[in-house]
Amino acid sequence: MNQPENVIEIRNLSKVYRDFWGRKKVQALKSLSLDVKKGEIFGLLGPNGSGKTTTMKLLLGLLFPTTGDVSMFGEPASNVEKNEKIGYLPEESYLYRFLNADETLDFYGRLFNISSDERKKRRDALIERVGLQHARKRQLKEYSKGMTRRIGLAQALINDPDLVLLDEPTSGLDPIGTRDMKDMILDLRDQGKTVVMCSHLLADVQDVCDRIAILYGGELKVMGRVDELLKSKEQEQILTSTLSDEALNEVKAVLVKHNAEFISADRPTATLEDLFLKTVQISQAQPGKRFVSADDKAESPLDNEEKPAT
Ligand SMILES: Nc1ncnc2c1ncn2[C@@H]1O[C@H](COP(=O)(O)OP(=O)(O)OP(=O)(O)O)[C@@H](O)[C@H]1O
Repeated sequence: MNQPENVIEIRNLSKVYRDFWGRKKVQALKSLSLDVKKGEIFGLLGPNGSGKTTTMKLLLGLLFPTTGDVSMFGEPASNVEKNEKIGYLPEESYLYRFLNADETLDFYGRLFNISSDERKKRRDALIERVGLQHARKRQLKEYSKGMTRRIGLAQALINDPDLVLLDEPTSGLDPIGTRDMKDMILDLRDQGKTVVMCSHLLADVQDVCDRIAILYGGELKVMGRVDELLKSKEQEQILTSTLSDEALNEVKAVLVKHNAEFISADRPTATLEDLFLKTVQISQAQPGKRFVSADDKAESPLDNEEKPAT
């Protein structure tokens, strides 16, 4: 089977912020290498100050790397033409507060030189998709945080981008808004688009992301498929409809016959939050330790988990 092509390739990327005199202030990224494949939802995680926004800005060409290379769609990230294929939802909205939703999308559509008919078509479809039909004529200054996130996403999609960069897409949203946003992100993947998202809301990341990277102090600490990283490798989980005591006893007998130990009928699973916190804990205790492999078969920090006392 053909491997999906890489939309983003980051190689040995470092970024040093310097002060006015050119003196080194902060090393925000240290030799970061990662790929994002076409059609996947990739999550970039890490504690505050770990380098996520710096990575996003380097992808957008808003910053230049100190060393290393970023290529997107096979072109250097410094090539501004590639931005026509990218949609970006920043963490803070930079939209014009005195425009309404229709005017906002029309304005951004013009910036991309989209024809009048096509602008109208895309505007109507996006406003419906993000659920703002009822508020399309209201100025954005009257919008709630959730409505602002929705129009922000519509704006990021007006150029029908192949790659969508989302900074904290679900922050500040209520549970319904969060679910809608997650569904919209999953829809983007269904349409064949590639999504890279930064978020501190780990349950949301776990729900939608195919692969993740965890940064700590500007270094890549964990990378791999979410399901692989969180999966227990020593235990099996079988989900069934409710079993009678008799059926459960029969199942236990079958397990004994196959030299398997019956552990529990309702075993808890790890969460991405467990993985994240464990990564931070290990990164503090063992700065050189990494769990990164190119073939997605990385050992997970959770494999080091001490077994709970029984
Ligand atoms: N313009 C700048 N000048 C100097 N240092 C900066 C600048 N921007 C970011 N930094 C520093 O670089 C490091 C990485 O910051 P960055 O904003 O990329 O982290 P982050 O992971 O996005 O954090 P958060 O989760 O808080 O948004 C931090 O130590 C930050 O203080």
